[in-house]
Amino acid sequence: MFDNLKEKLGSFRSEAEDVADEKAEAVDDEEVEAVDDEAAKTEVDEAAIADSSSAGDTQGSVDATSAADESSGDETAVDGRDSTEDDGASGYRAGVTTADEEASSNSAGFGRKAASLARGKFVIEEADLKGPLDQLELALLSSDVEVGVVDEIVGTMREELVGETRTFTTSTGEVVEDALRTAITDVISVGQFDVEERVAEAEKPLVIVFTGVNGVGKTTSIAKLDQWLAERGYSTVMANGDTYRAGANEQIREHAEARGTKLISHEQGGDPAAVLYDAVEYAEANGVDVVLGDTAGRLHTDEGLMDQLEKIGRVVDPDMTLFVDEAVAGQDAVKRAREFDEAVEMDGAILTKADADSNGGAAISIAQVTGKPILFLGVGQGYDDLERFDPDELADRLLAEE
Ligand SMILES: Nc1nc2c(ncn2[C@@H]2O[C@H](COP(=O)(O)OP(=O)(O)OP(=O)(O)O)[C@@H](O)[C@H]2O)c(=O)[nH]1
Repeated sequence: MFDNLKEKLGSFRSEAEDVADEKAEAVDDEEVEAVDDEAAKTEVDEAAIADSSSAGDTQGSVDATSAADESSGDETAVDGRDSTEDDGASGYRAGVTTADEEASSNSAGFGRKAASLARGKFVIEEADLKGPLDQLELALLSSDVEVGVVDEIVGTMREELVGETRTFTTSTGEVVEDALRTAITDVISVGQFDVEERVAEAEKPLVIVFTGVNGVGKTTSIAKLDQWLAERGYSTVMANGDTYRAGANEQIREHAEARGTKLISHEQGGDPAAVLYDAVEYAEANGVDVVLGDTAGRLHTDEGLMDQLEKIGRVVDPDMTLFVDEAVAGQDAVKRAREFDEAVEMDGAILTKADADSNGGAAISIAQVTGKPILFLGVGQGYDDLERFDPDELADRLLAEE
């Protein structure tokens, strides 16, 4: 699932990490020089103290005592600066307070360690990242991510990485990974809600209507959701609101029988709103928790069919309208999601055939473009091939090292 995208994100990461590493090393070297200077200075000071103390004059002894006090009492003595002074180098000074580090305070090794691990502050300029960010932009576009969403992700990456970075002690690899995780999670988690909680809290029967174009997996998704709900203890009834297509009744009946779920259907050519109405009445009369209403596959431009959908809305006032489309349709799925949402407001989406999609563009784009979340991913033809869409999990998956 989404393998191409994952691979492209991996290439971007290594390029961006290389840039960050180069910058970090450059700053490291400056830090080492600065720390070495300080260390050399301290060495000279201490030598001077030792000299004056061995000279045996009273004043020299006093000086030596106060210097010794200072070096044991003031942990910042190694760089001779006030420990309370906050000039951005406090991380460095915190790093020199341990006994081990004090012991090696005269060595360049100490300086490098303190500077790179504790201070770890460097600046990446926009120009440094131009190459990697251009590469990221292309990678996302070629993975069918919608252009506005690409801008959003690249913009977040720029914000996270360019300029003076936060002081951190993690590796540059982690910094780039964190930025990418933030950028991706920001766009895919738009509008997310806990669908299980929503079902639990809803007044019953809860009516869910499924819309979308032909053949994308609406009916299969209804059967999958039927199972998902049953596993959580909810009773269901299916309703075939696709009175348009010949064979639609047989198709959904097969699923209903396989699932052992009651199906309400009318003759082909009947009024879909009437089918849904009957299903809601059945649910009310029989204490059924959820009505799952199929509808005919349609384009948002099919006026007659869109009117039907609007009538279903008026007659049964669904609690949830779910837009179903296939991940493999990429940008087309994103465009249709936007158009359907404008025509009949949807509450969320189910993205089917994610198992067959290596690009991931629709999965990344739909929430940001519509403001409505992807709630489930269809990941196969079996009834249990339905995954709750979890933005954090998807980001983890996309960023996982092989
Ligand atoms: N690989 C894979 N195939 C799926 C998935 N979901 C549905 N399918 C397959 O897609 C095909 C079409 O699914 P349907 O459920 O009939 O699609 P539909 O949208 O109801 O189609 P119409 O009723 O013609 O509008 C079937 O062969 C399903 O098995 C999925 O998540 N992964």
